[in-house]
Amino acid sequence: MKSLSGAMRKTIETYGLIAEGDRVAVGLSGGKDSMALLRLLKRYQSFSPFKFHLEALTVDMGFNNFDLEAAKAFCLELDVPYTIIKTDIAKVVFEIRYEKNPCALCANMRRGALAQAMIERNLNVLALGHHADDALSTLFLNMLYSGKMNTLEYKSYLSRTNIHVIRPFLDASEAQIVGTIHSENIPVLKSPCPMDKHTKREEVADMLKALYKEVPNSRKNLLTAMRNENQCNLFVTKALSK
Ligand SMILES: Nc1ncnc2c1ncn2[C@@H]1O[C@H](COP(=O)(O)OP(=O)(O)OP(=O)(O)O)[C@@H](O)[C@H]1O
Repeated sequence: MKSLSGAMRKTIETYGLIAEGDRVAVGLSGGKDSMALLRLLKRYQSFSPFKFHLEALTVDMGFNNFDLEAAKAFCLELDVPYTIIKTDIAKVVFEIRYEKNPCALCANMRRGALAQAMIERNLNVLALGHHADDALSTLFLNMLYSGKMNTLEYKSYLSRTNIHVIRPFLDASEAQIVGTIHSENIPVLKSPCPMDKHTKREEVADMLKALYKEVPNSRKNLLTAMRNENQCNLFVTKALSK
């Protein structure tokens, strides 16, 4: 199996995720994926074929028990500039709006806060820690709950803010990230969110894990299916009208 670092490098270079002169911000939640991404992007910066600037941004949602000391220390150790964006998103979501679907509003507000901070700091690329297992969960989440065949993209452009969102771990597995966290002793922060481990996304991820145990090679085949545009045969009604 390719190393996490090798998989990330191949994804960045195959899909042109970073270009010369880019000013890249890692969205640092403190979770395992974004902490590993920051470490590997910092290392990649030293041998990458193009020069780019790297920073880390954390949106502090305003939960009382969110301790960011380990993230601060990690950025200091890596010599990566670090900004914490203070917000009251938790209060808005849980105390003012009593949202039935708190994750959607929270993610929306978080994106807004990140974009604002990026504009202020003249950063043009936002790197997120999503991996291949997130892409599979997202695909099933969208199919099961929204009737859409849609998943995460390697690179997308937010025209209103002129920001490119990139996902350098999209060809890597969650297991590879967990392995790197352990082998490189990367700190991971505890999520302060009351929804942590209780989301629909987690439910779908658990369902997929059960399926992988039940059906041999199913994870590998689902990953192939997700990328296999030539073998995609859906009920496209436009074709019928010809
Ligand atoms: N509070 C935050 N501040 C900055 N970026 C964030 C924050 N929360 C999430 N992100 C970014 O969005 C990505 C996806 O978010 P998600 O909520 O799935 O991550 P997570 O499970 O909290 O943590 P991680 O993906 O880092 O393990 C993260 O990998 C990270 O890059």
